[in-house]
Amino acid sequence: MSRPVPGPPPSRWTGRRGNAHAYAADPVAYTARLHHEFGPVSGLVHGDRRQVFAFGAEHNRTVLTGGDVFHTVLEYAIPARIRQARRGIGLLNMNGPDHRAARHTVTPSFRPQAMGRHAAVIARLAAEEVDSWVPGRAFDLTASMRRLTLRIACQCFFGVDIARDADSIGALVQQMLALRYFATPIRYFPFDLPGTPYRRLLTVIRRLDDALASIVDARRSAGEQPDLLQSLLADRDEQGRGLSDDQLVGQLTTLLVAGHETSSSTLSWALILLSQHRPDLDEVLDAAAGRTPEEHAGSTVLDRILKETLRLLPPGPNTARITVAPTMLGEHEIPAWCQVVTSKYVTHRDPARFPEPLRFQPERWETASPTRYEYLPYGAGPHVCIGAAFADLEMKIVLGAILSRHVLVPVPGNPVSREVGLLMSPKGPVPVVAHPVSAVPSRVDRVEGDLNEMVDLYGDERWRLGW
Ligand code: HEM
Repeated sequence: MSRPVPGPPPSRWTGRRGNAHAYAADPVAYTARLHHEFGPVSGLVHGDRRQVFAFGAEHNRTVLTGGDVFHTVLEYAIPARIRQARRGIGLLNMNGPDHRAARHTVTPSFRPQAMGRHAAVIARLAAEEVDSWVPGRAFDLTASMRRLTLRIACQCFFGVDIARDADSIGALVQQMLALRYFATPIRYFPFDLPGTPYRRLLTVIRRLDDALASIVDARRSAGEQPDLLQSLLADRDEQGRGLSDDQLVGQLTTLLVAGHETSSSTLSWALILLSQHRPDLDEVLDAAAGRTPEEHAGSTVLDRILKETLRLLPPGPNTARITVAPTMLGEHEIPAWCQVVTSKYVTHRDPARFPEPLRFQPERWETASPTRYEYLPYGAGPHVCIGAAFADLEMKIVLGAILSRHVLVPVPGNPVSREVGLLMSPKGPVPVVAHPVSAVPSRVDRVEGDLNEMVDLYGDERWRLGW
């Protein structure tokens, strides 16, 4: 016997759309509120089974591993005209056998054995970025980390140095993430007219596709290089056909978006969190001093910092799927074509698994051993992050490169808050000043902003989205 799905009432004036709008405006706050008020399963609206939120490890397992029933949303949610405008689609837009086949092609480039050759490139590009900072002069941390991770991704995956174009390609990715496919004006006013967000999204998609197509063009005519793009170029199906340029561009766009914004946000958050936790910072400075990139990659201290950052501030706080057949979630019957949202943000704050869940405590990772559904910054199931080993290597080498030379301190008076679109990142700009490790300031100002809603930085009692 199915129980009705609990949830908040429809918005007073705008009904269900009002709730959808509130969710889109701040997915983290809305999701946390649903969890706090309605428990493990909640509707966007009371009794509504078109969009349901399922919290906790068991639901994560059901939804994320049940690929036959729970499909990725992107395949269905992208408006048809945007789909046609795009040259091709990537792994996150695919399901079933097509997804398995495409993933099979990409996987070898991401096996841990294939990672070793990237360490030197990552270290070189990180050193160049750090060299560009002038000690004592403020710069935007989020822009710097984005530029660096974008250059790393393009060099390691596609064999091209986009030093000159990093900012323009990065800006296109940012604009695409900001103008989400699901944003209300795009969903409800999908007309290609001057000045509309829909037109802006189409323009950004075309420009980004063109930028990537020119990379593919350049590489088709250049010699072979042992990288991801080469394995995609060489891929053949049973009839001996290779991927078309459009299919290649589709895969590359996903790899680029999934593969640089995630690590750049995590690096920015980690550096901000460290600036506010002096004992952890001192431990990292000790661990990083005078080490090689390979030693940074193997550092357990850096490992714990990143794990704790990804626990508190996962770049993908929510993961949605769409049911393609009726199913059950606990005691609730869920119809076909229901959007089911799982939340890492909520799961990672379970006090039974992570005591004092809102505190940044890297040392908890000396003993914590959550299951793969209790701690899942890289997801789980068929769409689990293909770049996890790469991201881990990249982030440790970059953090090591930075913290062996500088400590970054946020400039007072600039709130640190979240920006949540498809991904969650610090809302830019985040001005920081680099201090040489030999002259770390003895006192650092507290940061303001809604980071304080998500993390208990200073051990003070206050309402934090339900915790
Ligand atoms: C901090 C770094 C990263 C985090 C937290 C992260 C997180 C995730 C998560 C949660 C998913 C699953 C999404 C879903 O289930 O809908 C995912 C998928 C994916 N990630 Fe990552 N990611 C990171 C870095 C990277 C990097 C460096 C790459 C490099 C290419 C990458 C490429 C991908 C791709 C292609 C997918 C789609 C896989 C598929 O659909 O089969 N990610 N990532």
